[in-house]
Amino acid sequence: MTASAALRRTFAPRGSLRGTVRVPGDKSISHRAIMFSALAVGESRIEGLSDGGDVASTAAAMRAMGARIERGPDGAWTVSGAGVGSLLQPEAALDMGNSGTSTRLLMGLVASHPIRATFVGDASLSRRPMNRVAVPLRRIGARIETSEGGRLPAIVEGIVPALPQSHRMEVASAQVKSALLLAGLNTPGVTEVIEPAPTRDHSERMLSLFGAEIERDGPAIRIRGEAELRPQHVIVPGDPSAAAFLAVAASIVPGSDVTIADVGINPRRTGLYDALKAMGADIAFENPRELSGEPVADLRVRHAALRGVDLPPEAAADMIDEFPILFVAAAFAEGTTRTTGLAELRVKESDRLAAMAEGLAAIGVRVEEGEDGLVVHGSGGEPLSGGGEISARLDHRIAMSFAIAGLHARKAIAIDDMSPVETSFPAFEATLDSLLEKAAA
Ligand SMILES: O=C(O)C1=C[C@@H](OP(=O)(O)O)[C@@H](O)[C@H](O)C1
Ligand SMILES: C=C(OP(=O)(O)O)C(=O)O
Repeated sequence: MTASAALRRTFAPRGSLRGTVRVPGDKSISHRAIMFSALAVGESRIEGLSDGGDVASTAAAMRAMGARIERGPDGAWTVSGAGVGSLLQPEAALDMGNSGTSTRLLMGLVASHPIRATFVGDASLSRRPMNRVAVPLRRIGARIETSEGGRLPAIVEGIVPALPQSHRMEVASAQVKSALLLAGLNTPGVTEVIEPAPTRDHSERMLSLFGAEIERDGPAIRIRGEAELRPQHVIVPGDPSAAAFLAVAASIVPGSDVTIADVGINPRRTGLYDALKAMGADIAFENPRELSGEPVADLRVRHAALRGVDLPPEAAADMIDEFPILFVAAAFAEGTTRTTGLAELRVKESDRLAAMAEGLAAIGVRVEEGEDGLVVHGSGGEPLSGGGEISARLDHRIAMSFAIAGLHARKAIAIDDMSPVETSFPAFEATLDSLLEKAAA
């Protein structure tokens, strides 16, 4: 993938945030909507698909393996597939860009089809561990060659497995779980995956919507293979991981009152909101309802005084992508926030513990970096001293987190490169602008 030019930006206070906005469609659900539609026989319609680069990587890969995927004039997508087992061998390497979810889920899918695919990614993705999927997928009979240390580029040569497996996962990871369930889709018999701790269940919910036989039994999930998926009309809820940045912005900037409409509130995704509420945030889930098998609500967030909390390691899975912005909220709280059990944050788009510790220190926050967590001492609601230059490290969530910190700082915060934000929330700055302009009007 060709790296886009760095986009240096500065963020400074512009008053309070007010009004109602929407965020992009949930990224996790969007990946799955494209994949499962492409594996159903016939035409599915997807509304509210994420417009970020990560989901575009999934769509490009599924097209390269035979699916027809088109965006209509109304913004909805139509996806036509030829069924589980029908994937074609891609002619060129599959470029996964910056997206771990695309890579790991598609490695699982290719592993149980008689095709060969090469997976490549950008500099960030090429540093991330792939053995967590390569090792169990070799057990089903796939040949997988990774680069040194279990990294990309990787070649997956799949087969239709003869027998189903029971997989006991070593890391609590929805990507690993989903990769193994996807491999199970084209395996005769019942594949079982046992989770060490519950992780986001979007694959299970959506596979069931598409007509697969899938059930949960305690920590085990079982899927019957040789599944026939039926095309669906999927409505993707707004992404709670994108809404998180706006929710924290509204919580820390005095005078703010923001509503984020149509946000997914799957309990495996709302850990940040629970943590913020425990810190004293004013957050209401209004008008709760269900869309395509996923719970949704409008989130109303008003400024409130925050206090530090101790977050137990069990809290991690339900807010795994939200720690960068949680640390920003902690920087404005009264008192200290302590976190542990976050070793997984070191293998995301960047080492998020190191990136946040370094960046927070550069803008005047007292922070201690431990092996698997941070301790953040808050300002008690006072603006941060700010200044400094933040390195986004090719990580959208680091870039957006420090942009929000800049909205309540004495000196503007500079971020060396906002371009990674395109992967998940292309309209991030425009959305912030609209909330700040409404407040100024
Ligand atoms: O399954 C998914 O869609 C995701 C799972 C999580 O990764 P892990 O499975 O590595 O925890 C999360 O960090 C990622 O953004 C999306
Ligand atoms: C970790 C993330 O995504 P992925 O693993 O798909 O790159 C993220 O979006 O924060």
